[in-house]
Amino acid sequence: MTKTAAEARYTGNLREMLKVYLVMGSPNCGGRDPAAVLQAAIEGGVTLFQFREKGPGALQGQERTELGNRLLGVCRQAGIPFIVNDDLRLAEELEADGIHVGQEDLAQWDREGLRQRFKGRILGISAHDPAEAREAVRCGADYLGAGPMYATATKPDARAVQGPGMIAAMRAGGISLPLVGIGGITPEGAASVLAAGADGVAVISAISGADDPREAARRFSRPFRR
Ligand SMILES: Cc1ncc(COP(=O)(O)OP(=O)(O)O)c(N)n1
Ligand SMILES: Cc1ncsc1CCOP(=O)(O)O
Ligand SMILES: [Mg+2]
Repeated sequence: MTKTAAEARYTGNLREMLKVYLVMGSPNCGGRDPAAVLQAAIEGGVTLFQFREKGPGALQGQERTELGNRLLGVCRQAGIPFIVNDDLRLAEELEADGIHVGQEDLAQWDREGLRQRFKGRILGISAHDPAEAREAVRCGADYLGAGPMYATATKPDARAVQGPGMIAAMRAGGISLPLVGIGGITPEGAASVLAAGADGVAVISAISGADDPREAARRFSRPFRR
């Protein structure tokens, strides 16, 4: 069967792609060029990228689209998938490889329609407990973002800390979908998240806010190189 352009780009194994998942936008890069931060992080071992242009000072309109386009170019050059957070229209405009939406975002859309709209692209959905994870599976999610694993200063409206035990509870409850932990994850904290059953870790500040994003990403990718 002939694949669409998006499907052809993603014949790779999603569990492999989720290992070191960098999530960020310009507000997370400490005034540095996000493209340079992303490039360094990819060199360190980042396997998937989500453009999340959110928080104080986030770019809007054309500037936001232009930055997304530049970061998409970095990902294409490196051969890693590019996901857009929240903004369905931007994801379509940039021909992104996928979209990540949260529970609050999901409430705004017809779920069936959302899966159809991103047919052939990666659909990630956030889940905070096994019931939300089951609902995300029903919505046709390709992967889950489970969190917050630990305390985070990056997302002021994050739900209460769930801890790696939540991932173990999801796995024990029969959730076998590819899954990453997110929220306050450091290289030290990543081990418990992976041991609980995650395929990878999604990280904002510990990579994009690091003095050396390449070295930070390298530390996250170490458990996968053994
Ligand atoms: C991989 C991943 N997991 C969870 C989230 C959080 O999504 P959401 O709950 O919609 O919160 P915002 O990121 O939109 O503030 C994520 N972005 N990525
Ligand atoms: C987007 C998101 N969703 C749950 S916690 C969080 C923030 C993660 O950022 P950090 O890795 O800096 O704690
Ligand atoms: Mg969201």
